[in-house]
Amino acid sequence: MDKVKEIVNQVIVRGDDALIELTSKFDKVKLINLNATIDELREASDSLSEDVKISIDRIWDQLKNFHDSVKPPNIGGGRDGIYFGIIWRAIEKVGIYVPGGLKSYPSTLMMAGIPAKVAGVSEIYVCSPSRNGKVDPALAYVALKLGVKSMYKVGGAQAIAAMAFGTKTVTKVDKIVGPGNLFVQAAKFLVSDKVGIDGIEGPTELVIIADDSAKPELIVKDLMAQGEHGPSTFLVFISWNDSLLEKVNGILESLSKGNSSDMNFYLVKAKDQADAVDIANRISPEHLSLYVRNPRELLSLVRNTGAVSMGYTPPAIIDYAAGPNHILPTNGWSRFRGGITVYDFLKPIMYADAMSPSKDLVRASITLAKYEGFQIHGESIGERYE
Ligand SMILES: NC(=O)c1ccc[n+]([C@@H]2O[C@H](COP(=O)([O-])OP(=O)(O)OC[C@H]3O[C@@H](n4cnc5c(N)ncnc54)[C@H](O)[C@@H]3O)[C@@H](O)[C@H]2O)c1
Ligand SMILES: N[C@H](CO)Cc1c[nH]c[nH+]1
Ligand SMILES: [Zn+2]
Repeated sequence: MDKVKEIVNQVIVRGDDALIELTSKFDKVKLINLNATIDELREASDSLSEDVKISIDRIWDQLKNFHDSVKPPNIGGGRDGIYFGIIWRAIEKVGIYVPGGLKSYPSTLMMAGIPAKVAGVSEIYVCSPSRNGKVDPALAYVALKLGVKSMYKVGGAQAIAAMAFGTKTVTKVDKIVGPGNLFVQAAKFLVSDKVGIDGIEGPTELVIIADDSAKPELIVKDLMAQGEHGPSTFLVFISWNDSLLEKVNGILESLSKGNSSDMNFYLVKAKDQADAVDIANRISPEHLSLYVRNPRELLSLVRNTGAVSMGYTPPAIIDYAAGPNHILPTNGWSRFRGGITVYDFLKPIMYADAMSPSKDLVRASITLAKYEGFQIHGESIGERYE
């Protein structure tokens, strides 16, 4: 936090100069321009292979369909002489952080950008660390498809500070969303008194619960798949079946021989299915896989997680194409929030039109206003309706 505070302060005080310096220090990139020009985006996007473009288009369609189905309608109704309702208004300016330290994440730009578009956000800005000052071709392709206002080649805590406070080049936004490493998430938390944030979406977490219907090789594959995100990934396998735990342990041990992998795995022995879900609920992981015969039954016991892969479903298909989001809460935040949906980009504006409120409702308001010591509140109601 102290380190990140220092980075954030540098951006507040020295703006673009700090962004250039910090990018050189942490990313070893000498930026000539912070903002990718439209020509730069087009050139990068044009260099993308046709099969990746087609894959992005196909996944886009699936994600858009999912988020369209989630978007709430405006509500209007009434009771006791009062007309009331909700108008959902999109947030105006949204900044999306797309991680890019160890890997490239065009899928993440879709996961945040598509629900933002569906919600009706008018200005989308993107920050992502570049490779040698160049924008990732797939990221450029998705950014153009989204019609982003600007894409900045800046990553880390400095990118979050720039979008929260604004600099000469970077536009100050109303809300910042998106995953990233510890520095990025700590920065989001620090600036959250000045700008909206979507929560904490840090290093990936996966808990797998499996029974004897599961293939041990696939359990290991799913754990290692999420382990690809980097050394901070949190990987847990829970079962009550000794033989399955031993098989998974055996495969992991044989794979680790002579291999300097930095992945860590936790194997947990539960008493039974219900105990396994209870342990998972207490962990509150980002991803939960119910690799069991009866995933729907177990789902009814799940309290805390970002997304559930049911039965044979690999968690990685949620990362790309299933429809639900892969931007999910970590660090126990799934106890009180879920993954990104259109609701992260919408505000409910509530209204009431009290043309002829019922007498008892008017009386009740005046009585309670008096009780609270708000005499004039009561009078402003009484003078109209009594
Ligand atoms: N929870 C989710 O929804 C979700 C989704 C996708 C990815 N992720 C996670 O996002 C993370 C991506 O991390 P990443 O590192 O690859 O990319 P990143 O873009 O989050 O971080 C890279 C940036 O970190 C900064 N940085 C690196 N070392 C630093 C240091 N010592 N001091 C200050 N700043 C420093 C650099 O400026 C760099 O640009 C992974 O942990 C992955 O698991 C989570
Ligand atoms: N598993 C990550 C967090 O849900 C998302 C991701 C992006 N690309 C691959 N995986
Ligand atoms: Zn993943």
